[in-house]
Amino acid sequence: STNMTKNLKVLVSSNDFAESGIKILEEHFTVLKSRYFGFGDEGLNENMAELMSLIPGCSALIWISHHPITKELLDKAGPQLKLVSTASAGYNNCNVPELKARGIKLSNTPEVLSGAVAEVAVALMIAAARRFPENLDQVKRGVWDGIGFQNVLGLDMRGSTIGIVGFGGIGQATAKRLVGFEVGKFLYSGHREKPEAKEYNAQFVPQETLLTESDFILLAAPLTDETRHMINKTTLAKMKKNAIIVNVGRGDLINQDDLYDALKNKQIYAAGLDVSTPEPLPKDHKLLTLPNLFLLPHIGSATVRTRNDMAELAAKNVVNALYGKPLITPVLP
Ligand SMILES: O=C(O)C(=O)CO
Repeated sequence: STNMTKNLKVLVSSNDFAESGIKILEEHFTVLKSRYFGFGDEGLNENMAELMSLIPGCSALIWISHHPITKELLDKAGPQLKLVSTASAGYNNCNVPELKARGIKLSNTPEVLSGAVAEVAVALMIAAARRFPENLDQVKRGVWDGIGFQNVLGLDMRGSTIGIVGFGGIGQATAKRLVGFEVGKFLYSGHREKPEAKEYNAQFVPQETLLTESDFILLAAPLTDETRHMINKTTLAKMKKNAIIVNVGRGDLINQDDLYDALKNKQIYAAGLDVSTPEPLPKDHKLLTLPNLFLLPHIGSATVRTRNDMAELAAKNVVNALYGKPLITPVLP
């Protein structure tokens, strides 16, 4: 009952978590909020120290950061910690083997963010293909070369081959939105064929085929030891000269030095990225000097509705775990 659970402490790793999520937690538990401890590295040491001072004795942790769940942090929390609930689809930073060894549950927030991330995936494809960085620069400088009949021409999505690496929630949501763009065909790669692919006539192909034949390559796969740096010198060399790479997953899916070289030498056409390593990218980073690179600051799921949905789902996973019910979206049940 509520009276009995009120003495259970839940730590939220950010003081700007959506109020709708906090409300669900506060109905049942004592909620502690750490200072903003977000996706980037800013203020990391200071904020980590505060988090470490709040975590002892907590029963659940809502983890919004992309920073790793360390053994040190779990030790500091203590043996009563039952659940790490991420407010993200990705959980590459969560040290799954360590949580598993300690019998701590893990949940994430997939699906609720697929639509929002897919919108950004489509935006990045258009921005890269239609040369938004160069065109925007001309608007700002008052030059407008784009008015010329042959100036700053881009590439069509219409009729193109779109290769989706990782045909999960985000990959499928993107295909669904792209149908109206009259694309030529969809290819996808991953561990197994997906029944949902039939809806889009998407063909399951080996990754090598996808990289060789696609005009747009969308990275929508989780970061794992297998996918880390899957875009590198060798795989870039297989791509078409007009290939456009879009990444809405994690920065480390791409070897950024190799991507820089390929974009600089026009070995491929352009890239549209929502993620990088590190985040934020230093403002004097060489990638930012490229006219054919469009970079957003990891805003895939950053809409009012989606962040509320993520917060509520993360909170409901905590409620279920601490009442001994099954997690709604388990990674480690
Ligand atoms: O959901 C995720 O994995 C993110 O990157 C944050 O939106």
